[in-house]
Amino acid sequence: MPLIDRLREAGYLDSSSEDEDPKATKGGQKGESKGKGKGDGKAKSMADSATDEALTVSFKQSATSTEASDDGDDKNEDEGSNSTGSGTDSTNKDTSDDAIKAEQTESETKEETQEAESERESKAEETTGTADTTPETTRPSSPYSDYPHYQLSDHDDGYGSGESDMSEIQIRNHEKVRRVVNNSHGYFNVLGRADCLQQRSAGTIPPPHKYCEKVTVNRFGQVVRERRKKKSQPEDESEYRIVELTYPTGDDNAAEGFSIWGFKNGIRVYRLESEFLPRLYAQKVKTCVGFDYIDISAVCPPKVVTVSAEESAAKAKLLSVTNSATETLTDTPVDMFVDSTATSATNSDTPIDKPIDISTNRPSDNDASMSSSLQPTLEVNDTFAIRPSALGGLGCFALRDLYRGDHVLVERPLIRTNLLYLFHELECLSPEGRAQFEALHAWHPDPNASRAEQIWTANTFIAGELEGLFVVASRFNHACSGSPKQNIGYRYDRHQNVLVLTATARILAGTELLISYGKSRQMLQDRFGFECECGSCQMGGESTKLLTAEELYRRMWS
Ligand SMILES: C[S@@+](CC[C@H](N)C(=O)[O-])C[C@H]1O[C@@H](n2cnc3c(N)ncnc32)[C@H](O)[C@@H]1O
Repeated sequence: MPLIDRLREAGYLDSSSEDEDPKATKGGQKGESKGKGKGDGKAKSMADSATDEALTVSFKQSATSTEASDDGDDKNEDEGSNSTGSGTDSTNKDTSDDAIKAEQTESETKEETQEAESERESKAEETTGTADTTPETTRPSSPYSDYPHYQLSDHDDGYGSGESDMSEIQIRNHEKVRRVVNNSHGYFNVLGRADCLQQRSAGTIPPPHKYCEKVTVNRFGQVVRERRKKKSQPEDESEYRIVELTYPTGDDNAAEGFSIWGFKNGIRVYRLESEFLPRLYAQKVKTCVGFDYIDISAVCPPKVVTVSAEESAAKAKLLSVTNSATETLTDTPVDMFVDSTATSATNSDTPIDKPIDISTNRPSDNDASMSSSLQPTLEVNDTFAIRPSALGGLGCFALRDLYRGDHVLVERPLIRTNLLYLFHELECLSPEGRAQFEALHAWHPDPNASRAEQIWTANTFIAGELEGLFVVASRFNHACSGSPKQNIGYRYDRHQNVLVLTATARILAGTELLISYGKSRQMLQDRFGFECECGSCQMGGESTKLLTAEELYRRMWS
């Protein structure tokens, strides 16, 4: 039997519910135009694509646990939870008591049949042990991998493909729960169930209602209250909620978002799931909704923007950066590219006025000395390679002759924040991002500092009013400004949110590329734990007092 029919039979899809439940159809503000009329088709496409039994089972599992929830969102449910029978409107008693009863009986019978069937099915699932058979490898990565993970859809419609990437599954009208599979990962992660259990046992979360109630107007114009006993009451059922958000962005495509909230480690987590939502709106939601933590990893996965060759060529036409001999760093906005076209400049004083190209050649591909953990990091160019340095750890080395004004690296931050929000930001990182972070050099003047703080302190650059962690730029070692060894300058471009590293002198292939972290030997010692021996740095000056990363950096680069 096709999945769609099985879902319907089991009561997980209710075609009448959209009309009856204004809240549930609210998403139709947008979803209707996109999804209406395709609701069935979408479900069908799910059914069609559901060749894998595990998909069906895990969906059911999700639906079962979801539908059992009573999160208090539904006023109707709450109101009716204490009544003992159907609450027919008393003013119209004489006309249609019988009809109402008949309807109710019919509805209850139907409900019971569905419940019985569904129970049978879930028992069968338990017995056969299929409920958790979704192979781990097929599951998309998630920062919440410690929580149950339900794969709802295995078809990959890709990002932003309009209608096709949105599936709506309404799970029982009286539950008013909507599931929107609207991210490229196609996963649904139920948050915080274990924590909810804990909180409930601690008495901080009210127990779920045993009944829910649906209020409708029947064909005689009477208000009918249908009270239903909830199907099953698994203990961990209710403390998450799927909601939808609509943002008045003025841009239709960006105006919709879907999210889930729940608890994680006792913290209310609001997980935004729409790819359409920019980070800005996530922040707005955070402010408006007042949640403790907004998980935006599904919305804004940290990623490096790679410009395609065509895009690059088009941009190169529009954008040409001119660097004068005296001004090595330009204010011209830059894109995420690396300049690899400077091959024939004759000396460092030659003004550079050339189009910017992008190179996607990674030195790491050919460079055996490069740590394998670095290879997948970023779109590194053919200008330099990261290798072990005589100064300590790794460093960046010119792969070819460079000229003053050459852009060596343009990089977006993996994280841009301040210490206060560092840990939240870390939680938002993808596993790959987290691995990139963890691979960085770590040092902190306070031996009790966490590793995250050590990494943050040892690597961040000032990025506007915040600090930014740039995975590749972090590998550049230091030479004091004024020292002949310092050959790279940098600036943060706040418009593009990129750090731009530029050659400040003629650099021969093989030379280590060095930026200046500051000029005080004491500060370098306090802040980075190394003694600079360049000879150009100043001896005394800075206090040895432990400063925050922000304070330290402010002193260094303000
Ligand atoms: C931002 S990291 C630079 C990359 C680092 N070498 C690595 O392996 O990732 C800063 C650290 O590099 C080392 N370092 C950078 N410049 C140095 C220098 N001139 N002399 C000695 N150590 C240096 C210090 O350990 C410093 O804390």
